[in-house]
Amino acid sequence: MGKMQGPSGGSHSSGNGPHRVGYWMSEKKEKRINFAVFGDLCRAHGIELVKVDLEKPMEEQGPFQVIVHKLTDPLLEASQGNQAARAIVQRFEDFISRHPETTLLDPLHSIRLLLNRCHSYQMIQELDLCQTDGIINIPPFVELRTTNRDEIIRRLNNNCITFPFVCKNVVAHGSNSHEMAIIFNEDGLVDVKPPCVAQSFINHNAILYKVFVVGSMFFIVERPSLKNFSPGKSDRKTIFFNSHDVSKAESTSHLNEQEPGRAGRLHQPSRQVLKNLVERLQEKVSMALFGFDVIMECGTDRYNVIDINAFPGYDGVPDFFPALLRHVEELLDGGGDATKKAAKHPSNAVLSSLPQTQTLLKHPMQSFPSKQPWSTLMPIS
Ligand SMILES: Nc1ncnc2c1ncn2[C@@H]1O[C@H](COP(=O)(O)OP(=O)(O)OP(=O)(O)O)[C@@H](O)[C@H]1O
Ligand SMILES: O=P(O)(O)O[C@H]1[C@H](OP(=O)(O)O)[C@@H](OP(=O)(O)O)[C@@H](O)[C@@H](O)[C@@H]1OP(=O)(O)O
Ligand SMILES: [Mg+2]
Ligand SMILES: [Mg+2]
Repeated sequence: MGKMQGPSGGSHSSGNGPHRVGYWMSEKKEKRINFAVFGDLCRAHGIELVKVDLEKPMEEQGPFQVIVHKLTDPLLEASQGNQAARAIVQRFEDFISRHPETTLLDPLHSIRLLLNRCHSYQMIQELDLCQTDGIINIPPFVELRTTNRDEIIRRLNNNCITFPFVCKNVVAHGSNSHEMAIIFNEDGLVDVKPPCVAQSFINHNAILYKVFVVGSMFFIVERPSLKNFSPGKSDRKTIFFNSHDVSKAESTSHLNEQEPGRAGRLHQPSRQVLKNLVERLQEKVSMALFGFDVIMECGTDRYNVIDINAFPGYDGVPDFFPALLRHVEELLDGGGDATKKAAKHPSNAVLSSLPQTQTLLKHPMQSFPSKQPWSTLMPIS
């Protein structure tokens, strides 16, 4: 594995010049996670980080040993028939097939597995985690492709979906995918906007655990979440919400406020159980950069997985960039096999062993954990 060195050391310079790592993500994301800091860190380690221009031939821009990307939007648009997006995706695919020495973080076929919420839930269900871990669960869900009330009721009943349920766009990524509704009774079925997924609402005392994976490392970050609702049908009106208003670190929506006497932590998730889940998921999706959301169900010992995201925000992970660099260096040193290795042997790497450089301490993410009482960072050890 490549040795981690301080900002002045470059462990990856070679006779042929520095290693080149390409990247692409939207400008919005690039700014939000302050990716320029990662560029500085790479440079300090003898790695040149270059933004890929999606409009230009890839050959002109290479060579790349690794490409880090979030191409969820072009992949989605391409799947919906957008010709420009198709051309972009095709360019990437052609480049990778002509350059098998380039590792794509992550492979496009893996990302495609996570674009549709139903497919993601099915995939996790197929891991048959119930047998191995007993307590990992996907709340009952069903895809709805109709506005016909009788047909909706039939599908809900056949799939054991109970009121209240959350209605989510079937598309899992992109700005339109985060608008949701909580439906409490049959009258609320007019608010079903197909194609969507209906998923039984699970009471969890308004606490969500985000598990963020970076190669062979993972982190658990506590976040606010939706408050409890009385189980079963009620005469409440449908509640519409945007997921980014309720489960970001800084969320303070009225939907996060538990009734007095009901607030408080349930049993905390076990690191070992989540580690097993990370291993199983990584084996299945062959990805290095992904995250998933877990809620602990009131009154049971069940862990409910409600969401899985490609290249999430990693907000609350103070050492994300050193961890990403470490993974990239493993790929550079291991001939592109490190993601597979990570999938087989997720280590219990403790991030505090990574160097804390001056540059990293300036990263805005560093200030996050101290701002919010619930954002305890729990590196798995
Ligand atoms: N089945 C459920 N039971 C209870 N609460 C839920 C359920 N599903 C989702 N939620 C709540 O709704 C929020 C948004 O759901 P979800 O994570 O599926 O959306 P998302 O838009 O994909 O989120 P992200 O921003 O993490 O990608 C969750 O953070 C949680 O608070
Ligand atoms: O920044 P991006 O555009 O990638 O937004 C992602 C967002 O990160 P943010 O923290 O930057 O908002 C993620 O939040 P966390 O799970 O990490 O909380 C999650 O919502 C992804 O589903 C989003 O990806 P999208 O669905 O939009 O593709
Ligand atoms: Mg989520
Ligand atoms: Mg999501």
